[in-house]
Amino acid sequence: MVGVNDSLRSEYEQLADDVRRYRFAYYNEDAPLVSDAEFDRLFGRLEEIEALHPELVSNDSPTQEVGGDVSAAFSPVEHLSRMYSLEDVFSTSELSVWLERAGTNAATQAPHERLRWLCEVKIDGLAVNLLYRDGRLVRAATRGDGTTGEDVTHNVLTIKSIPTELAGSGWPAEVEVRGEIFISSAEFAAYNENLVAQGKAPLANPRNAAAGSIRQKDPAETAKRPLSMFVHGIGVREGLVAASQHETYDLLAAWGLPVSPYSELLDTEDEVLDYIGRFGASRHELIHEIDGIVVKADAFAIQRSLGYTSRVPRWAVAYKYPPEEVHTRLLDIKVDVGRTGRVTPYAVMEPVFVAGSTVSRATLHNQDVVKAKNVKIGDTVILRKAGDVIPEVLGPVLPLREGREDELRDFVMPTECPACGTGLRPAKEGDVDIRCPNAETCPAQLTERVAHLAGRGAFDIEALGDEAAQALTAGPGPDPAENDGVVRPSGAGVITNEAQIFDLAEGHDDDTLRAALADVKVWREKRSKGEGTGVWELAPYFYTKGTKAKPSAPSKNTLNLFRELEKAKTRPLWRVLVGLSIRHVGPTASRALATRYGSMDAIRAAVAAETAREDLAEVDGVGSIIANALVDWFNVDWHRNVVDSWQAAGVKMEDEQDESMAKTLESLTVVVTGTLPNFSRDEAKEAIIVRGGKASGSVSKKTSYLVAGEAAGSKLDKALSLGVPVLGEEGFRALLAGGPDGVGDELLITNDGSAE
Ligand SMILES: NC(=O)c1ccc[n+]([C@@H]2O[C@H](COP(=O)([O-])OP(=O)(O)OC[C@H]3O[C@@H](n4cnc5c(N)ncnc54)[C@H](O)[C@@H]3O)[C@@H](O)[C@H]2O)c1
Repeated sequence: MVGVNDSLRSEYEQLADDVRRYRFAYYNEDAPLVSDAEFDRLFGRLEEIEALHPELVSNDSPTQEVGGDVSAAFSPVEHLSRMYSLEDVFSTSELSVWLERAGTNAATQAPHERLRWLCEVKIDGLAVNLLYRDGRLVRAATRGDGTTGEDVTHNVLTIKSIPTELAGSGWPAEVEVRGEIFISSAEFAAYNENLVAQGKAPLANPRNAAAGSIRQKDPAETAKRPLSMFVHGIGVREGLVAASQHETYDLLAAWGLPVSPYSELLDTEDEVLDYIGRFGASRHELIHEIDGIVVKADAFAIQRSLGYTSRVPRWAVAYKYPPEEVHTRLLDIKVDVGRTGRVTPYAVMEPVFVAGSTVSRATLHNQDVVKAKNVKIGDTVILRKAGDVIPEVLGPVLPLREGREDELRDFVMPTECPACGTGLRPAKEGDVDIRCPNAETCPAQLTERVAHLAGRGAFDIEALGDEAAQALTAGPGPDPAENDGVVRPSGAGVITNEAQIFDLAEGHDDDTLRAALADVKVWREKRSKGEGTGVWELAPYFYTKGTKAKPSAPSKNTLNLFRELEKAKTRPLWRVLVGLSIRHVGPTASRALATRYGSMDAIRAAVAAETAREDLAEVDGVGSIIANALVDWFNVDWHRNVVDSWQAAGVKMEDEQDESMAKTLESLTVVVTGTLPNFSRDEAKEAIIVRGGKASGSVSKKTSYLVAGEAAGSKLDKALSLGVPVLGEEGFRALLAGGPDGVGDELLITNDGSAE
């Protein structure tokens, strides 16, 4: 064997020290210094070195111990039987190797037993051991080092879901039950919301919150925390009328103990992999957070024959999902100016990979949230991507501030707009949000409004995306932090107000504005030869580069833009209204206004009337907030000028009354989900509304039909379980044309996903 050289030995010793230190912070202080993923990486490296050099392994190596000590704050308690950790695997291929090895060993050591896998979710909580004597809960202890734990009986007694007396009969005179204490996702969200409302920093994650709650010195404190428990094991098995793990769970449930609803008994590796896939996809819909799944050989006979190492059972394994919570450095806090002038602080972070993508920025909402989260520029922060795809900074890793205080800076909200220099202020006294009041000429707001009017919910101009909007206006370029440090200059300012936007359209007589684009050169993301070399090429967005420095002809993008602007002039009235960026006036209110008034002239007349605020508030789907917003908006000169200019440029501002459109969907509520081949989501909604139906976003018993396209998810499951009729595109067309009578049974989609 190759001997251990000095540098490997010192790497090994350093690693072992780090792992011990991180374990102490995690188990004893409930305040991790590194993310779980980083911890797992270090631990993996330690195991790797030990596998190559077994002579390094000593009894006090972290790989030989169940992590965790006993804090002096609690009395030590000897467990009657040892509590173990679990061996981890981090990929399905590693898992396959593990299953195969365990399967082969089981076949040789317990040849007459049937090998079945009990799959469970791995609850991200705190392991606790409950001791029942004569059916009474007499002691509760943390796992500690596996042999000795901390006595937390008084705290555990405050948890309602843990029975103080066992129900039924047949329990041994003395029995240890193991499980996980956790805070459910719903309770955690509510608890944090409450903390934020009180101006306190929210708790970082449910696992540490649960662990911290159980390790409180005062049980009255623990009682305030919404703790729950699921049990997943039993200490001594003698005298039990169960021969397997799953039978044990039935027994535990019969004794009144809370057992996880997610366990499944499976036979093949494929079924196990399918379980991992299913629970990976729905992990945020479960009662609690999970960090993986646990696969256990079900039969006790097999468990006995496979045995234990000093740290883990050889009959179970934990598959860990990729991390969704990581640590990174907060490099800066900057502010963004939005469409309505709202100034929002956001975190600029060292790019880090989390839950499937690299993240370098996250919104911090407003200055109060920055304060409540207690983050300072320069901090190491915990970043998470939960439930949805939006990254969120949870808070700083406080212990890592020690000795670095001088390098940290508090965030100071600017008093002037970073885009136009206007003094910032709240829209009204007492508002947390502050705004740039210079709506008319602030370039940042103009850029956002142009991008918005071109958006799918408004004029739907595909060629006018964020980048083109920024190029046309003089808005600031995208943040360098997002683009490998490539700094882009701000846009050219060809248009200074959205009133001019349709003067760019193909059919517009005067082409001064179109010609002005010839001078626009914008940095455009385009890698030159050699992908990944980090070389970015300067290319004009609007004009193709000629052989010389002079641009030759409009680029394809530009011609597309002119053409699409021309087409956009004929959109229905509600889209024009959305495009005006009137506060609170989104697609729903716009549709209501268009249906009630039919033309922009009629809306302007209504807004100008003396009783406008009351009249408009009466319109179905409008209400007083929107009525006031409309009247206020039309009172501003430059706003009216936008409408006049669009009208002069040929934007159609009235809807034809199509009397021939039969109201086939009167009194029906239809939900559309997934992707349909020939309808965008908006087109489908519009088709429903113009036929007198209601387009809703969520499925309930009252839903008349669900229209399900490709990749329809939970709404489809819900509709099928509620017995709501489900249609594909063909069925939807039939429904639009002839109402419910037009939908034959053959068009209904059934449980197996096919039309009958
Ligand atoms: N961030 C840090 O600094 C740090 C430090 C130490 C440990 N950790 C984290 O903790 C892990 C190691 O901790 P560990 O030794 O407790 O191992 P573990 O958390 O990977 O697995 C063992 C534990 O899983 C629990 N568990 C949850 N659901 C279970 C189920 N259905 N069946 C059986 N057991 C279940 C049990 O309590 C068991 O003790 C690391 O992988 C890391 O993610 C993090």
